[in-house]
Amino acid sequence: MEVDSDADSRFLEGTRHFLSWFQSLPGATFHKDIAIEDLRSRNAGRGIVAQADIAADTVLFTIPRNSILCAATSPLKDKLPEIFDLDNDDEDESGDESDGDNQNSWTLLILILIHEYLQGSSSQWKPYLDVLPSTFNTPMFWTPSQLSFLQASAVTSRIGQEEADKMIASKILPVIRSHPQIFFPSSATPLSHDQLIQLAHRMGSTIMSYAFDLEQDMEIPEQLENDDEWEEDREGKTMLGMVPMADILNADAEFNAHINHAEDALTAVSLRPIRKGEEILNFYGPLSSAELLRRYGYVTEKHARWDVVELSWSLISSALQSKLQAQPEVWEKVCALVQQDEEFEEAFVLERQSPDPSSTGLLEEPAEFTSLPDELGEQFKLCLKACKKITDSKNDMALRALNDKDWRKRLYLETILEAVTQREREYGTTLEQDDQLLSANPSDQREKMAVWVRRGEKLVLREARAWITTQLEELRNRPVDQPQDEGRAAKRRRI
Ligand SMILES: C[S@@+](CC[C@H](N)C(=O)[O-])C[C@H]1O[C@@H](n2cnc3c(N)ncnc32)[C@H](O)[C@@H]1O
Repeated sequence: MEVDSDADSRFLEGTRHFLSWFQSLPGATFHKDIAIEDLRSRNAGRGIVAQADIAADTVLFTIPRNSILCAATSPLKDKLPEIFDLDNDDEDESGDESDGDNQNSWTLLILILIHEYLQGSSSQWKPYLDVLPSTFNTPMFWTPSQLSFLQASAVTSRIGQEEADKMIASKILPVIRSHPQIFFPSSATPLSHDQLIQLAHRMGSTIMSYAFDLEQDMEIPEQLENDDEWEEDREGKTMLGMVPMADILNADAEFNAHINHAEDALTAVSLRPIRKGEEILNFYGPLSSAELLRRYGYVTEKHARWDVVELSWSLISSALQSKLQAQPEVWEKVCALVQQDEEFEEAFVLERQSPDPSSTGLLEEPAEFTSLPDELGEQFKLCLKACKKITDSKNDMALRALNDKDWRKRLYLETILEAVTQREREYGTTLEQDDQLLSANPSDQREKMAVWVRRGEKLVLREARAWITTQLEELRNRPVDQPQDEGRAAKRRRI
């Protein structure tokens, strides 16, 4: 590999400059036994590494709240107060669900970052902005041939390129174009249309992998996270913010530090003793490999315990149709009836039961495939009822399955097993072929990550298959009881 010593010295210079800027902030602290290191050789950018053994509960660094770049601190607030009047709708990272004229916290932070970046050396956050990334490994930036390595992974439908383009065209460009004097200082050359779009994408992706979620009054911020528990914790309006130094921490499913949120400052605190040479790691939440890749552009072995695979209802429905030997025209009507149900689901997520890390950031319990989603069982039963209704009770198998719990369970498991087999076929390679590919260590990092994601999904399918097979065996080996008559109950529950 060619060594670009200029790029290396710029990288080091950026780190040095950022650290001395950070340490000069009133109220900031940075523990003497930690250092920002160059981890590019393991594709991890910058990270923070312990330089000596560190005890549990040590404050590693302190970030004063007024150094956070967000709606409360941005100078744009005085220049363009009207854009700070946010839409109340919840928005996702594409800013998509908020179709009003107003900004949402996501698009506002993109504007704040673009504005700050364009101020160049007159920005008080310049040394921080200089260490933020300009390129990303998230699938949003992959070529079609790189994306094809993801095969049948459902993540390909969640990349959100089109939504991001739409959001930039409707919420970002019009504001910048209407206020060139605010965004472009007199010394700067205005950017072309394409450059501006690129810059907006860059800032959007930066927010996705670096921003923290802060409460509007800046009292109880939570790290930007999709994890349900953390979502519940967040009450009231939230505000996104860029938190210098906290976002230099890399993360994994086992971690040794946590960001605490106090009134005047955020602190990074060690969760357990950290050895000299160990990287200080944060936690981004119980994310699957696919989600980690989509949002952060990397994967790790330990996150694979949260891998999931989507099983579409259409695969399950086709498998059931063939088991019930239902004619296509009958099945079309059955499907139409099932889809009328207000809780109808197009797809179901197969996942392991995977306990969260402990309070010291360790994974102490294994992840195991232990069940199919309850809602899938309910929709399956609904489908049998629809079949009974459409065929006027003439489909013997559907009838029997509705009346006999064991029979229904067997039909259910066999149907799902068939759907799982079909789902495995949707990927172009097998689990074993993916393992071989990975052991050859592909030189393209993106290909390697894509293979890891699809392999993880195939492993979940493999484990689901094994679990279903065991369940079927148990059912076969059970002593024969009287079949449970559910006919009366079924009659009462109409679809
Ligand atoms: C909040 S930043 C962490 C600091 C980042 N390494 C840097 O150089 O600025 C998040 C990004 O760091 C990288 N990252 C975080 N944890 C990582 C890990 N365990 N392995 C590899 N890359 C990681 C990913 O690129 C991710 O999008």
